[in-house]
Amino acid sequence: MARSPLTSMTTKTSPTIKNYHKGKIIFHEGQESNVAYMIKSGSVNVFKNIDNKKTVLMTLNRGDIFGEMSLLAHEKRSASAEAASYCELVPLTKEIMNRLLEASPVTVRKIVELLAARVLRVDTEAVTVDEGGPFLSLATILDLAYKDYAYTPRDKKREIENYDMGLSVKSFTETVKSFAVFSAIEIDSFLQTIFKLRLIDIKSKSKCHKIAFTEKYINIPDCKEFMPSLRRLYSEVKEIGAEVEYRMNFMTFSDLAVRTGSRPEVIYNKVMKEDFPENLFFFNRAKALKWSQDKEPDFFKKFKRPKKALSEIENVNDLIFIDNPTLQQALKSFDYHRISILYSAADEQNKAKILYNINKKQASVLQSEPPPVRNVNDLDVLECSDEVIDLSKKMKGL
Ligand SMILES: Nc1ncnc2c1ncn2[C@@H]1O[C@@H]2COP(=O)(O)O[C@H]2[C@H]1O
Repeated sequence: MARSPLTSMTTKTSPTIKNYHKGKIIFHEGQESNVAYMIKSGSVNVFKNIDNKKTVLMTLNRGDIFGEMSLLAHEKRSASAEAASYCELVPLTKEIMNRLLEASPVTVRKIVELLAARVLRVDTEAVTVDEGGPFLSLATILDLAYKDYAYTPRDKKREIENYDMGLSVKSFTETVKSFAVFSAIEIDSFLQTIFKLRLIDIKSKSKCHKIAFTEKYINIPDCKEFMPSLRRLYSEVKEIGAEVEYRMNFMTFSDLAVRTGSRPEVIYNKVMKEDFPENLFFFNRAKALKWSQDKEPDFFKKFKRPKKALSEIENVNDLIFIDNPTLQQALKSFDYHRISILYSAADEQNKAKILYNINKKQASVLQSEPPPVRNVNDLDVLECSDEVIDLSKKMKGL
């Protein structure tokens, strides 16, 4: 979702801010449009009436933009919007949008990402209906990512490492992970399959001679025909689909947690502690479920952490091993924003530990307005946890 880099520019140049009370309609699907909006405060539901039932497509919050699709595509409103709570909206006229797009490559990128994500959602939903499943979802993402790569402006190409080699598999994998819940092995399996079908080329480049580490790059020889060919192949040669779906039958941590009545962090910890057999590492769906059925119900409810020494701790869920006075001292230099980053990535035990070691006011805000859950690999989380761990170690003379 496009976020606040626009804030300063729009508040300077936009017409008056519009207010809507909860439940008020902002616009209806099918209406003509001449304005998009950025949410200054509150939240907005984008919805469609499907079979006479209101279906909310997405709830948008402060900093999000909506109503841009019809404006950019010169179409009618693709969905309706209503205030999900009292909200203040900054109208973005066509003129402002154009000025923003010209002035800020970052904004252009954000809006393209936002459009891609929305188109993708719609496409994925359509795909689910005709049973394309994960295979066609991944193909759609690759199609979008490759077009984004292929249409990179000339001056930007120079900034992309090895641009001429093709779309980096690493960057594609990161894009997919940010959109959807596919694991690296599923993505790899998908790429191998379409490579064998000669729908893509994969080039390799050794990054470092000493370490056998190879960067791979995707090239789609016929970009226009890529999706139509895939769809044709998928429906005509059912065996290919069947094989792909079979190979993609993996579960994520969250999936397995739901199926076993556990929590993702417990599953994660069990894997790390090697409570899981290695051959289930990527959770082949059938095998993992069969294996989990033999376990005592309690097995998935708790995880006993082996105690770690201060010198061994390494991530946000190791904060539990730092003694309270040290952690309290270390967190004193953290502002609320960084504490909330740590808190959002911590598991329950570590959340309690953080709350105990920050001031009461911060703790009560964190509890009453919990920040959105973050991925433990999130760079911000890594940065913050590294800092608090380093500070704690320094205080202990390590
Ligand atoms: N699937 C979707 N997910 C999230 N937002 C959407 C989706 N479809 C449409 N929108 C937003 O809802 C708006 C409806 O009006 P527009 O078509 O102008 O622009 C649209 C987008 O901003």
